[in-house]
Amino acid sequence: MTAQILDGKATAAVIKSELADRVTVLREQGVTPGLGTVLVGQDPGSVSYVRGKHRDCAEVGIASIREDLAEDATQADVEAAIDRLNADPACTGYIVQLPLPKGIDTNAVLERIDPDKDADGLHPTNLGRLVLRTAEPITSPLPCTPAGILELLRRHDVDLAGKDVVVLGRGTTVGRSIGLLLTRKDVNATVTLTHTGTRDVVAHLRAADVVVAAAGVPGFVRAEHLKPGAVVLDVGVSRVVDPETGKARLRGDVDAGVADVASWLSPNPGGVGPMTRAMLLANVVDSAERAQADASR
Ligand SMILES: Nc1nc2c(c(=O)[nH]1)N[C@@H](CN(C=O)c1ccc(C(=O)N[C@@H](CCC(=O)O)C(=O)O)cc1)CN2
Repeated sequence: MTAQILDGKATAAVIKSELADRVTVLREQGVTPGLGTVLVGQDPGSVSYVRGKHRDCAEVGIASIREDLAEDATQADVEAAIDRLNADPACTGYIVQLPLPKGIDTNAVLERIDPDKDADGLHPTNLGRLVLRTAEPITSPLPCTPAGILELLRRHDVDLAGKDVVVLGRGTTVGRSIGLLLTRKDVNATVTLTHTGTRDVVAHLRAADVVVAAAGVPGFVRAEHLKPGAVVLDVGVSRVVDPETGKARLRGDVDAGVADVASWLSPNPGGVGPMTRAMLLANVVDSAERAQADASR
């Protein structure tokens, strides 16, 4: 078996073009959505992700606002940047790039974001809405990577109803929230969240219909761990040094051999990453449309 590709790059391009049309309508109504970013320090990965977010904004007509802070920024500096974005009418939604440097209290920062401007869907109010609404439509922002995974599967007609999904990793941006989305009544998957304290991860993998690999361990998921025909989403990203060239390169959680046993596989790069970016834009456009609808009531 050779897995079919869950093409995040192509799917994100389609979504971006749909969003560009919606932004045109908003602009005709006098509303320009604006994405703000808070970047603390110069971690090369974070710098590049934030740059990508602003490039995406330009592509679809969303305005950009940047708060770039030094590596030695204090908690008060970060919170002041948040307060500026909360108060700025040009900023309709914003994100704080994670991870934050050591010494910054991430939860306190996330909780200070105005929930109506939370473009990452990581404010406790928005995560709480996801907890409470099992069947009702969700009109608040969803965490971008979980929403991107769901959208990627939907747009490739991969049905999750009744499927056993195993998630590797309990991080803030993926593992802790994806189960809330996949167990909603309109998806109806069964989700097991595994982590570094799980006794036998491989036993869980062997039973899974769908694997969401977000552990950040390069090549962790191998063909022999999987049920033939499993659907595999490679989310984890690690920087590894290539012993031949001595150069650092990005590597996902999924070994290349998995393509021989999986029915569907998201490549990394080119799978979930571009969908994460597209869902961020979707959150910004959704919230600008909601604000516009409220204003014209
Ligand atoms: N505030 C947030 N911080 C972080 C998030 C997040 O959703 N919100 N997720 C990740 C980083 N991230 C976005 O911020 C992100 C990671 C990867 C990609 C992506 O498109 N990757 C490409 C490959 C990139 C490359 O080659 O350098 C791909 O997968 O094709 C986009 C966004 C942690 N922090």
